[in-house]
Amino acid sequence: MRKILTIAGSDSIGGAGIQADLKTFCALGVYGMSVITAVTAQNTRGVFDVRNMDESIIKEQIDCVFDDTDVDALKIGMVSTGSIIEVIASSLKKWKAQNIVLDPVMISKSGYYLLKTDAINVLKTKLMPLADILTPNIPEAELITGIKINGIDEMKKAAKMMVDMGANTVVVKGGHLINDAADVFYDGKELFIMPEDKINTKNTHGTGCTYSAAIASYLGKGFSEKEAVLNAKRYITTAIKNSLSIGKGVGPLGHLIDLYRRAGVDY
Ligand SMILES: Nc1ncnc2c1ncn2[C@@H]1O[C@H](COP(=O)(O)OP(=O)(O)O)[C@@H](O)[C@H]1O
Ligand SMILES: Cc1ncc(COP(=O)(O)OP(=O)(O)O)c(N)n1
Repeated sequence: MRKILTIAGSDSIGGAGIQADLKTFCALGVYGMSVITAVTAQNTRGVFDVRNMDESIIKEQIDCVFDDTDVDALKIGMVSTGSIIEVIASSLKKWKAQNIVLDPVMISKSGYYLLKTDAINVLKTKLMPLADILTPNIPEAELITGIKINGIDEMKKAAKMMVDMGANTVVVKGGHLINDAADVFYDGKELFIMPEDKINTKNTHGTGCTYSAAIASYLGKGFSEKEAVLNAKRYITTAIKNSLSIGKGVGPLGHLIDLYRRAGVDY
């Protein structure tokens, strides 16, 4: 069985962060492992408080996982501060980690800053070059590149700018577009759009986390970057179509193993 690691924050309501990642790993038939960077007090209505983990326990968690087993792929989500980013980057270099997906989590849907603004530069210089695939949403791509993104043309431009800045492959996610949910893939050579209609639901808590966890799962199974992203796009679309009206706000996605089997998602 392929082993996939998530390095991310905990979401108490279970829709985003570590919990979304482990549910995705389970649905896609891989073995999930976790390094917790922060604990959030969060529900479908918002993020109410955050406690970051000490850098030392983050380092120890990473060391424990890599010292004990192979990691076929990993994803990085909420990393909170520059010093946490530094410790993750040096640990991943030490263990020669491969198949790294970086979801540059910055602001939750509810507007809470999950990454300190002064850490954006550290993320760009220390983590972006280590990642095989970077998956910013539109606001994150704007903060990384400094350009305003209103549609597909600017998503393409931002993807190219991020590769010029040192990223390897970039997927700019279009979940924040008004009437569209297309994403842009660029690996420095091939650029293509993954078209998708916007699903009419309010329950989209954890879409970015789930997508990056699915990409990491497929990379770990040995798919090429392009195939991993295309398969993960099918997974996220199915999960949003089957999202759940749990809670009083933005509900979580549906991670149902049988459902993915029926939908023909490739294991
Ligand atoms: N309402 C929706 N309908 C269809 N796809 C969506 C919808 N919302 C988000 N997505 C897709 O979910 C994935 C995550 O994107 P996004 O929501 O932009 O990420 P984030 O959670 O980081 O803001 C992308 O593939 C995006 O196109
Ligand atoms: C602990 C934690 N990590 C990441 C996020 C952001 O997740 P995302 O998938 O972007 O989902 P929304 O916040 O947009 O619902 C989070 N909320 N919590």
